[in-house]
Amino acid sequence: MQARSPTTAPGGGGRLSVLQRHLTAVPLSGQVSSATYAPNFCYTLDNDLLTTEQRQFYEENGFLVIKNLVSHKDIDKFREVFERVCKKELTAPGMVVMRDVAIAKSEFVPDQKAITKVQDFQELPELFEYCSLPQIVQYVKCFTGPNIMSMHTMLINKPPDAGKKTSRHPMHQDLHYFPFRPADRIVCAWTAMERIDRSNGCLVVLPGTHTGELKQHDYPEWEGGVNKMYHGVRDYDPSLPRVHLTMEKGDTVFFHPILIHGSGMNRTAGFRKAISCHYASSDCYYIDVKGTTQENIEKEVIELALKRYGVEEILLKDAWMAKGRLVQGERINL
Ligand SMILES: CC(C)CC(=O)SCCNC(=O)CCNC(=O)[C@H](O)C(C)(C)COP(=O)(O)OP(=O)(O)OC[C@H]1O[C@@H](n2cnc3c(N)ncnc32)[C@H](O)[C@@H]1OP(=O)(O)O
Ligand SMILES: Nc1ncnc2c1ncn2[C@@H]1O[C@H](COP(=O)(O)OP(=O)(O)OP(=O)(O)O)[C@@H](O)[C@H]1O
Ligand SMILES: O=C(O)CCC(=O)C(=O)O
Ligand SMILES: [Fe+2]
Ligand SMILES: [Mg+2]
Repeated sequence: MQARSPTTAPGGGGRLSVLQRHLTAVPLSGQVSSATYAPNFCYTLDNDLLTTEQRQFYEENGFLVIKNLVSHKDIDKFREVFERVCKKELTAPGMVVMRDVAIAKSEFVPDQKAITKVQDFQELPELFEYCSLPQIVQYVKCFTGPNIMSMHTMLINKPPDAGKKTSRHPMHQDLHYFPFRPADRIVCAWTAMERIDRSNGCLVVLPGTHTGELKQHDYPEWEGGVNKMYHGVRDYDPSLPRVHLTMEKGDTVFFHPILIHGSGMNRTAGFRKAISCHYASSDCYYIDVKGTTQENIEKEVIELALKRYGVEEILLKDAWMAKGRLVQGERINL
C-alpha cells in the first residue's frame, strides 16, 4: 500500500478505501465535487482552508504534510532558544530535559549535545511561540474546531546513534499517552527544523492505521535499551506497508493520534531536530484509564511524579490538566 499523493485527482484510479465509506455517493467517472456530493468526513471538520483533496487524503491516510509552513527565521530562533536551554541559560517550570538512554546510563560525561529532547515547554514563551503560530493554528482548527488547547510540547533532538540503536523511536500511537477523547479531535503538528530523511531518522508512518483501535503498548525488547516511556505497539509487524516522510526545513505534518508511527535511527553525525505540539479541542473530556490498555503508562507517570515532585494520589489526567494551555477560543473541559 502506498499513501496516495495529495495531488492525485480524487476518485481517480485508487484502491477501495476509507474514502468510499466516507462518501454518500461515489461517481462512476469524473471528479468528486463537494458541491454535488456531501462527503461524510469524520476526521476533518468543515473549513475554508483544506482542499477536498487534502481532506480526503487525511481521512484516508491519517496524516497530511504541508510544505514550507514555518519560516526558516522562526526555526532558527527556536534552535537558538533550544541551545540556550541546553546550556541552562533558560529554564521554565515543568520543562523536562531528557538525555538518550545510551548516554544517561554510561560513564561518559556528556556535554549539552547529549540532550535528546526537551518536553513540556508550555511555560517557556520563546518556544511556546511555535504552538501559537497562526499558520499552524489555522490548520489545527480543521481537526479540532475553534476551541484549541495545546496539550503536549516537544523539541526532539535525535542524537547520532551511539551504536545501540537507542535513537530509534518505536512504532506507537500517541493516544496511548492521552487520557482524553474523542481521538478525532486531537492532532499533532510536527515541524522539521532541518531536512529530515531516512539517514537521520525521519518519521515513519503506517498510512490508514488511524481508522483502527488503540493497541496495547509495551517497551519493545531491544538489546541496546529503550528510552524511558518510549513504549511501542505490542507485536509490531514490520512487514506492514510503511511510508518514510522525507521533509524539508519548515515542512509540517499534521497527524491523527491513532496513526501508528515512529522514527528510525540517526545514522548521521548531526542532531536531527523537530519541534511539535499536540493539540486537542477543549471540548474533549478526560477518561479514567483504569482497566484499559493505558494503565501501564499511567502507572509510570504516577511513579515519576512521586519520584520527581513527591506528589502522591494523582491520576494520568492530572498531569495533562497541568500541561494544557488554551491557544484559541474557550477552555471548556480539558
Ligand atoms: C505523545 C508523546 C507523549 C510521546 C512521548 O513523548 S513518548 C516519551 C515520553 N517520555 C517521557 O516523558 C520521559 C521524559 N523524561 C524524563 O522524565 C526524564 O528525562 C527521566 C527519564 C526521568 C530522567 O530524569 P533525569 O532528571 O534526567 O534524571 P537522571 O539523569 O538523574 O536519571 C534518573 C534515572 O533515569 C535514568 N534515565 C535517564 N535518562 C533516561 C532515558 N532517556 N531512558 C531511560 N532511563 C533514563 C537514569 O539512568 C537514572 O536511572 P537510575 O540510575 O536511577 O536507575
Ligand atoms: N520491534 C519494534 N517495535 C516497534 N517499533 C519498531 C520495532 N522495530 C523497529 N521499529 C520502528 O520501525 C521504524 C523503522 O525502523 P528502522 O530502524 O527500520 O528505520 P528505517 O528508517 O526504516 O531504517 P532502515 O533504512 O534501516 O530500514 C522505526 O520507527 C523503528 O523505531
Ligand atoms: O522522532 C520523532 O521526532 C517523533 C517522536 C514521536 O513520535 C513522539 O515523541 O511521540
Ligand atoms: Fe509519537
Ligand atoms: Mg531498518
